[in-house]
Amino acid sequence: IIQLQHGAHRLGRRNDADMARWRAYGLGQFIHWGLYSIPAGEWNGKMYNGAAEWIRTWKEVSPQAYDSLIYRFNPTKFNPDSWAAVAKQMGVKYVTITTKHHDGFCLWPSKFTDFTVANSPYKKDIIGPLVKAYDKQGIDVILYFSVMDWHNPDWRYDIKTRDDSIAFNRFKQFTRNQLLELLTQYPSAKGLWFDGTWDKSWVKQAAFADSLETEMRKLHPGLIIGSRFRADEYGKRHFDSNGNLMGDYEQGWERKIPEKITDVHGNDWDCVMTIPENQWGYAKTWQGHIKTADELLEMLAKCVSLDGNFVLNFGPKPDGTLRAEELSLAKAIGDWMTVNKEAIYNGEYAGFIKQDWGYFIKSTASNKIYMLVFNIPVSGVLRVATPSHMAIRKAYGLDNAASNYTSEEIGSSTYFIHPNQQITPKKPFVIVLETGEEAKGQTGGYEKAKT
Ligand SMILES: C[C@@H]1N[C@@H](c2nc3ccccc3[nH]2)[C@H](O)[C@@H]1O
Repeated sequence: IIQLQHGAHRLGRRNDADMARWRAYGLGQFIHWGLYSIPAGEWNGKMYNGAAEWIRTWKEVSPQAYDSLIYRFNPTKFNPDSWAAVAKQMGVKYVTITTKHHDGFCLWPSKFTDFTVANSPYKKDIIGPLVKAYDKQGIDVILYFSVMDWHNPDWRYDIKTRDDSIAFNRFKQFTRNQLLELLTQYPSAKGLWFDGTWDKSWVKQAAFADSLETEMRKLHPGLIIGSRFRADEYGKRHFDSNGNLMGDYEQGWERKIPEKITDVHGNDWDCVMTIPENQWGYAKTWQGHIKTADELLEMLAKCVSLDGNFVLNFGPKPDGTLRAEELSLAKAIGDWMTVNKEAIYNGEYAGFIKQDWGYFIKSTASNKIYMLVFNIPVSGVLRVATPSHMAIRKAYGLDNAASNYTSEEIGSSTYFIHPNQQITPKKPFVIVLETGEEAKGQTGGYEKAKT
């Protein structure tokens, strides 16, 4: 064990009501919106082949020309209630919204910089109306904040000279001022989603970041902060030098999903996912594979089955409208969630052996076990191995209780689930298992071989 001043301050999961609410979300929406949405991956008629929100770093783009985009930010069709309505229909329980991305442009009228919406043709605060609109729909809000700020002259990638240190100390105060400002202006926000914290300059600020995290938690009791915010005094990030998670949940699953339960080490976590391979801000043309609703539903099921939340990204257009592909995916996901949401909300790892046909999710609300089926075996029967001494009492379809199933015990704690009707689904579907204690002595007489 290494003595740490600035490592994890809590071992294991948070067990308070605020975190239990976050743990129960299941499905979230990410929103990346800002100046980068205007070029949308194109500059002087050439397509940037990186992520659109990174275009300022492209050698073809002068930073000053990029920063002048502030004079073109005027989303005349922005209607936060319409975004929140799309999210509601989709079935998301929370939204993570960019307040300031790496480019430093603030979607709220911050007092600590001129590089904000207040000095754009739009003039008005974006974050306030968004928070209000989502709150009205009963969707919780998490504020995304990038520590790295390419616009601020005091930003440094590393601290090499005394001048760097003087400048970066100004930058640290600026960062603290903006974070306290966000928590004060938008007190209904449930948490902060930090990004842009990997450079040496910030990694060297273990003590400052630790005390700032403590200050924010004091200002906003229950605030939820992930593992990406700060490093420990040895520069370890996400997991401290003793391997303990820093922050309240693991934030390492960006555009990737854990494979098995041992990959998540008993921690809470979220997976943030793009619809194309790697575009967060609006990009005019999406290159490569665009994920289908069925793919996204399977990612959602997999995340919840492994104790995580699945957060799908939307990149609104510069005029404030959502692109057609995102609207249609939101609708398809929402239609599925309308029928199957009880298998996703309050979902947790069921402790059953993973089967090829799909995912098990246990509900903390109903104690029911849900089978989320994505692949029908050729045999047409679905194998279930329960934790020992757990018997299956009943199995029925969530889409309609009329669709029922017969469970056949085929071995100790092993069953075949037989559909009593022809199943030729066009969409992933859910079977509910009602389980109970195996009757005492009912071992089914399954004798282990002697080998
Ligand atoms: C949630 C995502 N995190 C940002 C990001 N910055 C990166 C720098 C290097 C490698 C991956 C990155 N993802 C992306 O721009 C998006 O905001």
